[in-house]
Amino acid sequence: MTAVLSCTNVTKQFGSLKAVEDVTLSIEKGARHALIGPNGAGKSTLFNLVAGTLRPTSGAIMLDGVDVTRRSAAWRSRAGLAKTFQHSSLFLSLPVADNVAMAAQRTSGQGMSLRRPAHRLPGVDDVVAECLAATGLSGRASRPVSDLSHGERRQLEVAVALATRPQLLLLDEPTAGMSAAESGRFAELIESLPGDVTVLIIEHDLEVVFRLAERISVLHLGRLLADDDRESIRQNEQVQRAYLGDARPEDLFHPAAGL
Ligand SMILES: Nc1ncnc2c1ncn2[C@@H]1O[C@H](COP(=O)(O)OP(=O)(O)OP(=O)(O)O)[C@@H](O)[C@H]1O
Repeated sequence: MTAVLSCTNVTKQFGSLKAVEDVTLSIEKGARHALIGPNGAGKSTLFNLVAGTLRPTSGAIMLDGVDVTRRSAAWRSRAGLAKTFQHSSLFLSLPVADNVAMAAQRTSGQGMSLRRPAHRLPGVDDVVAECLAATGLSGRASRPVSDLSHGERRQLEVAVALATRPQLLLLDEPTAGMSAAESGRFAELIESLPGDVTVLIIEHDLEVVFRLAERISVLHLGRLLADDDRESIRQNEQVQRAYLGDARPEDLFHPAAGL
C-alpha cells in the first residue's frame, strides 16, 4: 500500500542546530498517527516541513507517492493536505457556516467574496452541512464565530479543514487551552472522522494521544526515538527516560502526569 505521507532521512538545520535530524517515517492511509516528544524535540519543525512552510536541509517528503519536497504549502494543500493552526485562522465576525463555505468554495476552484459570503456555488451548502455535522456544530451554523467557545472554535477549524476534502489532516496541538471535558469531546470528534481521512496529530496531552493514535512517533532532540504501536510506546524505556529524566516511570502516560 502507498503511504499517504513518507519522510525519508529528513533533516532541518537552523545554523548549527539540527532541529530535525535524519527522520524517516511513513503513515498509511486512514491511520490515526501521533507525533510526540518533550519540548524542543522538533515536532513543530517536522510538522512545518510536512506542511511545506519550511524546506528540509536534506531528505525527501512524499505525499501519496508524489515527491513534494520542493513544492509550496499551497501546492500541497491542493494535493490534499490540510492543517489546523495553533493560532486560530477563522473569520470571527462571519457565521460559522460561512467560514466552512469559504474553504469548500476555494477547494472547488472558485473564490468567495468576504463581502458576499452568502453567494455560494451549487453543492457547497451540502458540504457545509456535512462538515458541521461531522464536527458537532450543526446547531451553531448561523452564529458568528466570535460567539463560539475556545473548544468549539477548534472544532470549527477541523470543519474548515474537512471542507477542503483532505487526504491528510495535520492537527497542531488541537487541545491546547481546552478543559478536560472539551479535550474529551474533541478526541471523540477525531475518532468519528471518516475512515479515509488520515490524521497526523501533534499533541502534548498524552491522554488524548493514547486514546486516539494507533501509532505513535516519538522525537527526542530532533531524532526519531521510537515509531511503534501505542502499547509498545507505552512500554518503551527510552521513551520513558526521554520524557521523565529522573522522575518515576510509573507517572508517565498517566493523565495526572501533566506533560
Ligand atoms: N526558526 C528557527 N530558528 C532557529 N531555531 C529554531 C527555529 N525553529 C525551531 N528552532 C529550534 O529547533 C528546536 C526544535 O524546535 P520545535 O519547535 O520544532 O520543537 P517542538 O518539539 O515543537 O517543541 P514544543 O513542544 O516546545 O513546541 C528547538 O531547539 C528550537 O529552539
